[in-house]
Amino acid sequence: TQSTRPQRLLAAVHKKATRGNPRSVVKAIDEFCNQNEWAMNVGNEKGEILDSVVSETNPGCVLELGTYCGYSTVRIASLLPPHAQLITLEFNPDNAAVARQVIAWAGVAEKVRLVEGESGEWIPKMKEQFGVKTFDLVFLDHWKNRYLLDTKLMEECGLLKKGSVLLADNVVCPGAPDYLEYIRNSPQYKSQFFKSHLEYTKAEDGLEKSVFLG
Ligand SMILES: O=C(NC/C=C/[C@H]1O[C@@H](n2cnc(C(F)(F)F)c2)[C@H](O)[C@@H]1O)c1cc([N+](=O)[O-])cc(O)c1O
Ligand SMILES: [Mg+2]
Repeated sequence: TQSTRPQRLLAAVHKKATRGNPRSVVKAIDEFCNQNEWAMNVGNEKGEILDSVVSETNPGCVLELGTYCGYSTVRIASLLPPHAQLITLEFNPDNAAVARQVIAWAGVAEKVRLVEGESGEWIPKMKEQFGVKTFDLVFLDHWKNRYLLDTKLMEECGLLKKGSVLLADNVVCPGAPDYLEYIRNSPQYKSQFFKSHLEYTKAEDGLEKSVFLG
């Protein structure tokens, strides 16, 4: 039977990356996507911006919306301080199965909680199910037409506190216009655009960093 792209990406990780070395996993995926098959990982150029935001935020509790194959999950987890936790939501069980193995191979599994399901169901359960108080950092990289809905849901569920950082991928390509319009015009956020390029291409893209003002 035919393999899927995530399965071929995982095979490249097993073949090229060193078990327990998160940077080698990131490098193996980027090489696979540059040389073999494009895939919708945040990539290295935007990934370095993600790394800098994670490092400066020094978060104790992180939410990622959209695990996909676990590329950004591994980037974030490898930069977390001890005892910090990353909860990552993935809707597609096949993608989740690949991501679990990428995360395990990178050796960051103890910092990561991969939850299978949809944001509308799980965001309201974060406090009761995982003992989350608020998120210090949220990385939005799931369906672009859900960014705004889920941001409002996180506000309503009291999951953001003064200083919480939202970092959204793809605000240019494919774009999240309703999210951008809301977040840039809301008095409750201070936003900053980081111009970059769509992963593994020359197309324009960028990340939007927004700090919740409470
Ligand atoms: O569509 C893109 N990303 C969509 C990403 C979608 C991924 O997020 C999961 N998800 C859905 N809901 C949840 C949650 F969290 F709600 F449970 C998680 C989906 O199952 C999928 O694995 C995309 C597209 C391009 N591109 O160039 O077309 C480039 C990119 O960087 C992209 O991220
Ligand atoms: Mg993306």
